[in-house]
Amino acid sequence: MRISPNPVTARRPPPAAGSLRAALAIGAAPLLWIPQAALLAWAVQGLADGAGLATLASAAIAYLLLGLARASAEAWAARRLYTASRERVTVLRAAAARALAGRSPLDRGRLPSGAAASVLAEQAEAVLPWLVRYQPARWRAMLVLPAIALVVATQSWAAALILAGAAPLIPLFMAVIGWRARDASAAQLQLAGGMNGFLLDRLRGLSTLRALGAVDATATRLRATAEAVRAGTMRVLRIAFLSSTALELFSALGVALVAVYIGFHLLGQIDPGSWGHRLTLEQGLFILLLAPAFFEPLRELAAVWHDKAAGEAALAALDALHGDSMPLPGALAAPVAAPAGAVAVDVDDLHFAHAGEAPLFAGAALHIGAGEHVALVGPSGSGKTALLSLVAGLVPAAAGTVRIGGVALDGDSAAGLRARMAWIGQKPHVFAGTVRGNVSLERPGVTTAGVSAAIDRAGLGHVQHATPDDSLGEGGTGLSGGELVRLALARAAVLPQAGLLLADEPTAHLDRDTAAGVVDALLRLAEGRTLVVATHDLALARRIGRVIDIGALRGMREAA
Ligand SMILES: Nc1ncnc2c1ncn2[C@@H]1O[C@H](COP(=O)(O)OP(=O)(O)OP(=O)(O)O)[C@@H](O)[C@H]1O
Repeated sequence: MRISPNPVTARRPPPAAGSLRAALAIGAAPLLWIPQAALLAWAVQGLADGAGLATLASAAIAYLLLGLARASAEAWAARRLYTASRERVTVLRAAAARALAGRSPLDRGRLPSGAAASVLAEQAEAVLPWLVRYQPARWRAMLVLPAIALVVATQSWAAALILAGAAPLIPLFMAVIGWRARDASAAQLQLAGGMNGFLLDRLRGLSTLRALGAVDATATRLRATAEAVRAGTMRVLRIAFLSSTALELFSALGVALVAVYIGFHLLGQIDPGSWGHRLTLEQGLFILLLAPAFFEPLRELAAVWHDKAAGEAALAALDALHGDSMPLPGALAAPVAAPAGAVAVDVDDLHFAHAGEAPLFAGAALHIGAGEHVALVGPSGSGKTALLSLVAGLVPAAAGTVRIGGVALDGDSAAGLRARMAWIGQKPHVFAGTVRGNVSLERPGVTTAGVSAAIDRAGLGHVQHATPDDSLGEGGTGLSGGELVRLALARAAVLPQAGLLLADEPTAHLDRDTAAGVVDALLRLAEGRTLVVATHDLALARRIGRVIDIGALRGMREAA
């Protein structure tokens, strides 16, 4: 039976309605400038007509109140939008992190961890200015532009025509620049992510690079990558500056043309354009005050244009973390309390192939009784790790059934069944931190006493510098190969409910004595549990008891 993929690829969650309202409010607030401009023009006309101070004072109070209303609306909406946008970035990050965690560890298509970390931690931040600055600026352009054009048109169709003539040039130019900005931003983010991935990878392998005299070559390549990132950043900035300059030019021209028209019209040099009557000083001033406000939203839009490009590129990078090429079955299921006790393993008519490769299993069948100890042997590349991974539900099978303790492994049951297993890999990842932290991995239900007992049981307690509170370097610096495997054993030993132990070449690369010690610890740990060990170590296989040649499993496929 095919294990159904998890819904880990649930893409971008929709934005909260609150953030849309807040962006709209910020976008609409400048509309209050229309009555403010009308008041100013009216007051100036009043001054020219010799109106009293009381009239001017009432206009000033109304002007101030409107200004206050606009400032408060903008401040309230900006705070709401920021909070909502922060939450949205967190939600996007969490969704991408979940998607990343939902991919099988055997998925070769996964982004390198450095690049993924860069997308999640650094690049995702670029979504914030896109939401907080670009979205309101877009609404502002959409609401304020037509409103001002309409109000100006009621006074003078000629002035409105000048504004309407100048305005389309701006979006047109911006669109052309925008395409380039988006490409440049995407390329820049990719370069930055690549550099982070490269750096993390090389830092991890620094001792190998040093041992093989490749540090200088790596440093040269890192310098070249950093230079490419610098050039990419400059390209994005150049485009951002170019877009602002273009916009300033067009808006200054638009305002100047309106001013020239109004000036000559008031002087009586130009007649048409005002619906058959001459504009008054108040009307002319009103139009003049509105003209810069007409271009203001476009200038703002230009200023945040690169936020749009960077935000969209960041969203695309976050989307790229979602991928369903090889999902981890049950990745999203909540942790469950698993019953203790050895479990049986039944594999029936199992079909599996890595993407784009020849089938490894085509009809494999296997029964391992509860509490039985089994060694899987076979040449390198014959699929031992793949079989262990299929039994652990780390990779979905193309067809067939895997039953753990009589329960079929599928997307719904995988997480619960995995809670009854422990995986002992040949290269356990060691996090920088204490031995205790590395054993407990902060798993629920793991107690301090349990960790100490597990360390003793795995024989790690006898190792100097490996007592619970000793610190380990990242990647296991400070531990020998045998001690690393013992750490993996301790991680398994701390789980009393793990009734099935899956060990992948636990004695690989160990000398005979160390290997014998590790096998002793493994068999001690496996008492009362089911044990499946993939190994090339014949001494280990002999001590296990039942030996299964993986070729025989694959042979079934050939017979089928
Ligand atoms: N993540 C992966 N994506 C694609 N192919 C893979 C992946 N992991 C392993 N393979 C391929 O699948 C085949 C089986 O690999 P597997 O690691 O299961 O063999 P193995 O018997 O455990 O080998 P070894 O004894 O050397 O550990 C190999 O040809 C290998 O190249």
